[in-house]
Amino acid sequence: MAHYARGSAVAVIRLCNPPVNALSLAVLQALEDGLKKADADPSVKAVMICGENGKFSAGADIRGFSSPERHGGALGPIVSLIESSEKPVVAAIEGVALGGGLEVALGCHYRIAHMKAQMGLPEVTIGLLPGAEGTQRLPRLIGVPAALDMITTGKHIPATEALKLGLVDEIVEENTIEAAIRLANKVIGQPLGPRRLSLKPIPRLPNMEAFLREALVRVKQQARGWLAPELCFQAVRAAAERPFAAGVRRERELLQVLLTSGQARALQHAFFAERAVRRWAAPSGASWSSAAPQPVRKAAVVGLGTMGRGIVTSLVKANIPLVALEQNLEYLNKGRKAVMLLLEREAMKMEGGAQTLDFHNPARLHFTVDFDLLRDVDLVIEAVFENMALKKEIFHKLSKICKPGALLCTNTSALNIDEIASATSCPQQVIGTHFFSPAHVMRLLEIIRGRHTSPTAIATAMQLAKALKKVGVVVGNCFGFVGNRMMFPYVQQAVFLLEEGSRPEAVDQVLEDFGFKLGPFRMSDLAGLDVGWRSRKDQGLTGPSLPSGTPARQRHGQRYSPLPDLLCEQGRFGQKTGKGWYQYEQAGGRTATPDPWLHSFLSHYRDTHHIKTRFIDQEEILERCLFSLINEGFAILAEGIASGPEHLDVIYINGYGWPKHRGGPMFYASTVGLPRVLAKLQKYSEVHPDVPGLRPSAFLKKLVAAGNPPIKEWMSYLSQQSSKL
Ligand SMILES: CCCCCCC[C@H](O)CC(=O)SCCNC(=O)CCNC(=O)[C@H](O)C(C)(C)COP(=O)([O-])OP(=O)([O-])OC[C@H]1O[C@@H](n2cnc3c(N)ncnc32)[C@H](O)[C@@H]1OP(=O)([O-])[O-]
Repeated sequence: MAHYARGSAVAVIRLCNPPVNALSLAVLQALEDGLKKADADPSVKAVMICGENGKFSAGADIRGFSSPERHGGALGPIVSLIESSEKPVVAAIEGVALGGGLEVALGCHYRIAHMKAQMGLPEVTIGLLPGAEGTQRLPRLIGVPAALDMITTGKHIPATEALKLGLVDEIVEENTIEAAIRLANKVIGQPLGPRRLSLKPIPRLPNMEAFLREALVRVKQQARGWLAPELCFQAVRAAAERPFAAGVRRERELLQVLLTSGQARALQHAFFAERAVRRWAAPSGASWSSAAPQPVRKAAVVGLGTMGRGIVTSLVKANIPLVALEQNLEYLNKGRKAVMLLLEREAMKMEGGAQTLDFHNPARLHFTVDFDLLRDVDLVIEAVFENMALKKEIFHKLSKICKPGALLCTNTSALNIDEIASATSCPQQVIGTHFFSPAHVMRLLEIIRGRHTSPTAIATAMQLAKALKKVGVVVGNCFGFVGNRMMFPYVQQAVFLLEEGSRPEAVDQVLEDFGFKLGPFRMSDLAGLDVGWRSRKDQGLTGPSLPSGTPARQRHGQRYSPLPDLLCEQGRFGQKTGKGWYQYEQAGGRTATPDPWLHSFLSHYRDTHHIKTRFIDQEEILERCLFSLINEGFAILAEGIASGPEHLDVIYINGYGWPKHRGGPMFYASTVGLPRVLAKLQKYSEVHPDVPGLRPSAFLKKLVAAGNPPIKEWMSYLSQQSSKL
């Protein structure tokens, strides 16, 4: 709704739709009514538009885009109505003015914002474009380059930057509403023509044509199959090249393309999925709504290897006082140097720099080898080497030293949380926090609850994720948890495809064309092939503990490829050694080039094992890799390791480079259609009966038998008892 009130000469229209004043049909109707009332009332000389509860508006109601009447369409005419008003209209921007919210403000003749307000046109991030004439008004106000940047990236900008760009007329530290009313009174009677953005000419650039050409190349490069940035670009180009009305027509045409592209639905699914995972639930009945987090006033990180350094950086950025611990002075000094370098770089990116981060102050960040300094911390994150015996030793020590109630987190990508917790006297305080490398950059935090983990511990870990500006996803305890467990069959298929005749660059190309930032082989080279090798040796799948006489390409009666082990035996660990599935310019190099050595090695390998090579087409590469990953996802859901498909989607988008415009693996499966996924898995499984990853999960079969229900209904087909969360 929007509340209309008349003060002296200024009528106030307050957008009201908690929590973010989204522009639903009812709000738009009330806004229109308010404008008409103000227009008809001769005692009203000016209008001020603001939002309830300190927020202007977060834009059109995203939920409405999937409804048949798509109310967002009503917004453009209302923005025009505001602009054409004969009485000055002032926008008072507090909190956020995003998307359609900012478009409403652009229709106003004056904009005044609070210092702390944020503005942006984030439609691109949900697969759309600012379709209420925003692509036409913004470039007229702030120029094509700045508008293009805002519209194609969707970034939010602070009020201070908005002022510099000319997006707002004034910013205030105190009461924005009062300041806006003052401004409205002041401008009564002044000519409105120059304030109507649709009448303004586009600020010219000396080299507009060349600028647009280069900008398009940049936008396309960054989009990697994501349609909206390029269509946003086209809409802004229309503003630069056509009169306002023709530009608006073009904006509408382009919006229609996006609305029907499927990508908008996928991105909106991702938007709501990210919010849904905050509402975690455990089988005990505890949930986000009943469990309260403990405050974290001081934390500690144990281990300053690659992961520990990133985690320390992340905590310092979140302003959490911290003790960073290593086992000896040599490692401590090495770790400290690396952390300082990371923090210096982060500080340079921030306004206020090193002062904001304050990492030179030992009261904020203290490096030590003394475990005793962990006595008063509220939370410890252990980030040592992936070795069960070592982790158990550390947790035993922690449970003796730390104060009662301190949360003990382990950063592990696969190890059993319950076993680690068994080394302590407080298993209820032990929880897995799986960070992704680089930990100060990657948004995902997989939070693994063990059998005994308390609801308070989960709530605290989720709160920590929020403080670190990460997306926390609570999952159950199993080998590889959710992300890596789904990754195993995907990478396994990629390697099998090499055995059967493909090449790393062919497999990577298909998955990168699909939208992954890196295909499986480039990714393995980056992560280091030795990591998986060590884990396979620990599992007895390769190395000295493998019983003699084990067939080279079989383990426990299932197909196994020794290819990655053979590369490691040759010292090919990936980027770090300059050779892996690709070759690099040097050890630590980043540019992957196909390696003729590897090609002849593969031929030799196939000959040795009498494998008949065949041509493998792109469809088979894509389906075998993705459908085996998705299949594992269905098994994870059936076992109750994750509480819904959106959890898996959020994990893949934020931790594994899954293209967001495809909505996550489970959403993608729903768009392909579960009957097709099942049929393909059945087909591949018949050809490869010794590959369990291709055998369709019982849950997938159940959903197909139930008539391929929509993704929202999937979980209702599972019985409650199966939950291991
Ligand atoms: C024919 C069609 C014509 C189309 C014309 C185009 C018009 C226009 O250009 C299109 C738009 O405006 S597109 C819109 C462009 N705008 C955007 O893309 C902005 C999207 N929103 C955001 O970026 C963030 O929510 C904020 C930064 C606003 C707040 O962040 P925070 O403080 O961390 O809070 P939080 O947890 O994130 O949100 C709280 C609750 O509000 C919910 N909700 C939020 N916005 C919503 C919306 N627009 N709608 C509905 N709901 C929305 C959110 O789901 C959550 O609900 P839950 O049930 O509690 O889970």
